[in-house]
Amino acid sequence: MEAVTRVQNLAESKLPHVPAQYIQPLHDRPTTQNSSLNIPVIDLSTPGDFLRGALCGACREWGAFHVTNHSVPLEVLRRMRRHGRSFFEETPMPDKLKYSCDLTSAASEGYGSKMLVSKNDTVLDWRDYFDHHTLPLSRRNPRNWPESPSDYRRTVEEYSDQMNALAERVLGLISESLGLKRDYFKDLVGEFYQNITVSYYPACPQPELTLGLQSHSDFGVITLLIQDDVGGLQVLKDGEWVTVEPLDDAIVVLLSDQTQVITNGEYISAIHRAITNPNKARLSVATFHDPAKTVKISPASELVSESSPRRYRDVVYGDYVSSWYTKGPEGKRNLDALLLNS
Ligand SMILES: O=C(O)CCC(=O)C(=O)O
Ligand SMILES: [Fe+2]
Repeated sequence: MEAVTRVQNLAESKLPHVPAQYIQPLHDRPTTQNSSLNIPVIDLSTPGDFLRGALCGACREWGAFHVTNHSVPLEVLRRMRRHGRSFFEETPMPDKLKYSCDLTSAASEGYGSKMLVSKNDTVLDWRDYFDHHTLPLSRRNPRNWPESPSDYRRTVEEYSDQMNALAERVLGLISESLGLKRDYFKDLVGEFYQNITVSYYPACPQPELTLGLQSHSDFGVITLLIQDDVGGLQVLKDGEWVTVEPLDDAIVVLLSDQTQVITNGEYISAIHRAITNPNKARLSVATFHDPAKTVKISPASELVSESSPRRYRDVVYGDYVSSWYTKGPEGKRNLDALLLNS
């Protein structure tokens, strides 16, 4: 089997320079943010019409926003972050390697370091991760997850259920903000396929040359993300990379590509990436909510009219994912391939 280099091992070996495979081409390297822009903060306890109005603006302009007063117990968020960090920082490497993911299959569960993109010339991300398959319950096998600390597995299960409920709630509000019935997404997408990825970005000796995670938009419906106080997530807004400041106890919502298709482009998926930090390791936990591979995704007919013609053709979700893995995630190339009249 091909040996995988763990970024954490590289970082711990205290190299003064990052290996060549991690050096981004000039145009992808991080730059300093020029403006004081921030993604919107949406208080979910805001009364109905105001809340839907705020969501509408955030989803049209950004595809990314924080939610506060989200009803997820803060203790669960903190425990998930703490246990995620403990896998990377407190588990001896030989034990971590027992959970290595299968390099030959896309998005396999477990401990990984390289997102599976078939192009061999891809620059590597300065990141290790642990991917958990959590929903539907038929995919959930806690024995594939770390066994320590003793409540690690229970925490992931609890976190999974909380995120699933929040994803459904936010999508219900998003539907209503477009004048669609509350269950529009639920009826179209059905039961979510949910994955939880804990990303660990070790401190990097050359943050100006590297990325923790290359630019992409997520391919599913909606991603919910929490991070620690280091910061490093950036969202692309009108050509500028905007850093998502860590906001205590808030949850970041990132709209994903299928939501852009379903809303006929009224709402956008967020192009995002992660930068690295010279002094500190950073942790994030991203929870992806996707359709089953067989589900056909199409723009809501309620949002198509003479003045707002249909923009995207139908796509079977599994075909979309295959194209993402073959062509690579960069920019909106996979969504653009679905555009009608292009
Ligand atoms: O670490 C982050 O903030 C971003 C993670 C992410 O975008 C992903 O896993 O898809
Ligand atoms: Fe992402």
